[in-house]
Amino acid sequence: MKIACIQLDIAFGNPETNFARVAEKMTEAKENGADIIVLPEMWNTGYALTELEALSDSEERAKSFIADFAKKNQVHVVGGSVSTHKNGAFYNTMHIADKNGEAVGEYDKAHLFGLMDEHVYLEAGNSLNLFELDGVTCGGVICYDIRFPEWIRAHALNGAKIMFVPAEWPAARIDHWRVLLQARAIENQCFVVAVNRAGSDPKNEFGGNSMVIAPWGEVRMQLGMEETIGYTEIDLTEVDEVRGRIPVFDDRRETLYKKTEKNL
Ligand SMILES: NC(=O)CCC(=O)C(=O)O
Repeated sequence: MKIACIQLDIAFGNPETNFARVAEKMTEAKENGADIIVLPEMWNTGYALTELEALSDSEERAKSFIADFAKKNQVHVVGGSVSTHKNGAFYNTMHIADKNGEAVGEYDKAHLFGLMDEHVYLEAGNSLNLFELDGVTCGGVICYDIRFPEWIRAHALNGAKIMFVPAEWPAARIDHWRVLLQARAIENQCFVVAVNRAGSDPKNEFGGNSMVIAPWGEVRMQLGMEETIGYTEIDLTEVDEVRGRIPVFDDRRETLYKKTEKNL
């Protein structure tokens, strides 16, 4: 499986430019042999949160755009996330289409990031994000979600062998990004494919450093800060091999992990 990570420099508050640039970059990734294309977080608008009424995706444009591209090019697309307007609220939403153009997943970011005002403008989602690509169970979470190990664990316990993580993670905390992603891969014995954006917006400089990490924790791909596309091949048999080597999932003691008055 060849994975293409599109580390895009997102145009702030400019969906037209961003749709055109994503189309161009996905075409390049397909021409370079990608089986799965992964986009960053909020790629349609960036964090133009005060302009969501006018700019966010209210008619599933991104969902159709991703599915159409996937079908036409016979490639799976993990569509990062876009700002959406649905059911009377705004969300940070991931769309996933398989290579037949089927919409196989839709996820609203579950943990809203206060430092970037998400809690002021967005509603949180409440559901896991599990989907299948070529018969492989995958999971997808968004950016700040990686600070909640139990959330990624919930996906792994439900069979995820690859976790996709689109992000807009600032350069100021890029050390946290690298360490958290590597920990999530090691503790869940799964591949982590994390795609951050490049460039800056009025409030933040973003850190790039998109990464692909193997189930044993090795960093198989790591980009710099600039806009680019990174490619890696992954072999899913590594997941079972690592899970066999140290049987973390069998050794869990679920009953010990609940907070109780007595143990405080
Ligand atoms: N877009 C985000 O969720 C950013 C999360 C972040 O920067 C963090 O430190 O966590």
